[in-house]
Order: sequence, then structure tokens, then C-alpha cells
Amino acid sequence: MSKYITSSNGQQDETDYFPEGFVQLQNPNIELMDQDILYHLGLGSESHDLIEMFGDVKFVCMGGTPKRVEQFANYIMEEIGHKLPTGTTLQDISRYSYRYSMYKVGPVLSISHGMGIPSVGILLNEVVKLMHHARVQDPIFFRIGTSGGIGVEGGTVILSEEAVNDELEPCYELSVLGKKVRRPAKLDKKLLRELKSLHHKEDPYETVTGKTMCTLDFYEGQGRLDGAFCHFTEAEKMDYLQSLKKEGIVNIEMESLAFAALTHAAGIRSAIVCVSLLDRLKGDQIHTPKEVLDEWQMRPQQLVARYIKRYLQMKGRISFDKTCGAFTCGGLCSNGIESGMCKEICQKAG
Ligand SMILES: O=P(O)(O)O[C@@H]1C[C@H](O)[C@@H](CO)O1
Ligand SMILES: O=c1cc[nH]c(=O)[nH]1
Repeated sequence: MSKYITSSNGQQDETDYFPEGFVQLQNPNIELMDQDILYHLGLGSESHDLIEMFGDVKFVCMGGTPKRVEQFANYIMEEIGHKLPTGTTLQDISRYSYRYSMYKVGPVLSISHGMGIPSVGILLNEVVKLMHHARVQDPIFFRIGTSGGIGVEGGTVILSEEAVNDELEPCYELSVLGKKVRRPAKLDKKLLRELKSLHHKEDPYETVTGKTMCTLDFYEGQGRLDGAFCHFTEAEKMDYLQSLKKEGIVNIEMESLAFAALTHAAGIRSAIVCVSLLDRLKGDQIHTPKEVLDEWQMRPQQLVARYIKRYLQMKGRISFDKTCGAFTCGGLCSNGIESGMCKEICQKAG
């Protein structure tokens, strides 16, 4: 797996490899500190044994609301057959931060990120540091979200090929010391292909791929006519949304840029799986009944759960082939599973 380093000008080079897959921080100050307080998670590098608590994490799954991530934690627990110690229940590890919710189910962390780039950006800073302090190796991050589709029916699952800003650039811009720093908002292409291959033809919905536009607002910022403020016409809105469609934008949401850019900057493979709540070419308001929305929100969770299950199953099926002296994945490779994924697991087992 390629890893990235960021040079002092903020540009990324795909030239270096971080040792052993540990998550590296691009901040020399952290190692010099006596302790690192992950304030918004309610954790600290001295107050908690982060290696003991989180060292076995492989997947970090994020979504906007505390309810969704609690639901995902319970769902993935069922799916992977994870058993909690007798007499215990799932606990929100970050409950005393009163900001984000975090649940751990074996190798899976399920964390809420709130709404918008600032909220997901703060969280990602602390989760990347958590991965580093806990010495987690090669984690994979997913955003499990909701979005507005562009020419895409409500209930459709959308896998993001890349995240773009409202100028359609795959670039996350942040002001640092009063100067704009731009970071590429890249998602992992192989992970995207693997997720796409996990759509079943029996699934009662479509799974599509395309570009995701990330905005700073839900109303005017997404061309809605139904906010408290609106100074454009229906015709202007439709022209704008049609122009997005022509550019290959399939959905709009509010976190993808920071999510893609910060995971990429940290050398972490990531993917964004959102459900469309409506087709924005047909309206602005979300009329769909709550029970239907709840069912739709399960769809990205199901796809990510399939990926996690398959990954863990493959891990359990690794064996050593004495004839060729290599690790093989129990015949799975010849059954159409991406060889890169097998290699990654095999190398670890080796
Ligand atoms: O993950 P969620 O469902 O929070 O993502 C989208 C983008 C905004 O955070 C929010 C707007 O309703 O939904
Ligand atoms: O239209 C939508 C729906 C969900 N989330 C968004 O950001 N926009």
C-alpha cells in the first residue's frame, strides 16, 4: 500500500513508506509533549492505556449522528459475531466529552462526526492521533453518510470517487496562520472498487459511483429554495444543479472534503458511502417517512459491514503453502477477490 508524506509546503509525495503501517503524525510537537489530551473524545495518552484500549482497531466508521453510529456498532456486532464480556453492554466511550459518540466492537470503531467540515475536521485530528498513540496498523476509514442525490433517486447508495469543493476542485482548503493551505481530497480507488463489488444484484436499490460535492451549508450552499434565505430563482437553481450533473457530480453532502483530505494526508485508506435522501433535481425538502429514511440509512452500513466481514473472513482463512513457500488465502484469490487485499493480509501474517 502506498503511503504519503507531506512536505513543508503542504504538497504530498507518494514516494515514501511509513514503517510497519503505523499511523504517523506530521507534527513533531506531539512527541515532545508529556501527554496528549484528546479533548473532544474524552481520552488522553496518559490518562488511558490507548494501546490496550484501541491497539486492535482495523476499521474506523464515521457518520453524522450519535444514533447512527450506535446502530452501526450494534449491527456490526451481530454481523461479525462479536461477543461482549458477560454482564457488559456497549458503552459510548466518549460520553463524557459531550461532543462525539464512540463505540468499539472488536476491531471496529464507530464514531459520530457531527455536521460539516469543522466538526469532522476536529474529530479526524483526534482520531488520527488516537490511531498513532494506540499503534494501530493500516486502519481503514469509512464515512457512512446521507446526502442529496443529483439525478439519483432517494434510497440509492453512492460511492464517492472523489470529493470536490463548490468550485469542483478535489481540494480541501484551510486557513493556517492566516494563509490558505490546500490539501488534495483523495479517496482510495482500490477500496472503492472492492466496495462496489460487494453490491448484490438482489439488493433492492442501486449502487452508483461518481463525484461528491462538499458544501459549507445545507440550504443556500446546496442551492435549496427552502432555507430562511434565498435570493435566486427556481430556474437558476435548476441550471446550477444540471451543470453539476454534467460535471459528474452524483451527490452533495458536507464532510467529504475534510474526510478525504485528512485521511489521505495521514496515509490512511478511506472511502465514503452515502445514501441519497432525495433527488435534488426533483425537489429540496425531505418528505420521505422516517421509517423509510431509517431503512435507507442502513444501506451504506450493510455495504461497509460486508467489506469488514469479508476482510475478517479472509484473515481467518490464511494458510501457508509449503510448496511455493508463500501465504495464500484459502483459494479466495482465485475466486475473484482483489489480489492486493490478499497480499496485504498475507504480508501481515508473514
Ligand atoms: O453523515 P450525515 O448524515 O450527517 O451527512 C449529511 C451532511 C450533513 O452533516 C447532514 C445534513 O443533513 O447530513
Ligand atoms: O440534501 C442533502 C441531504 C443530506 N445531506 C446533505 O448535505 N444534503
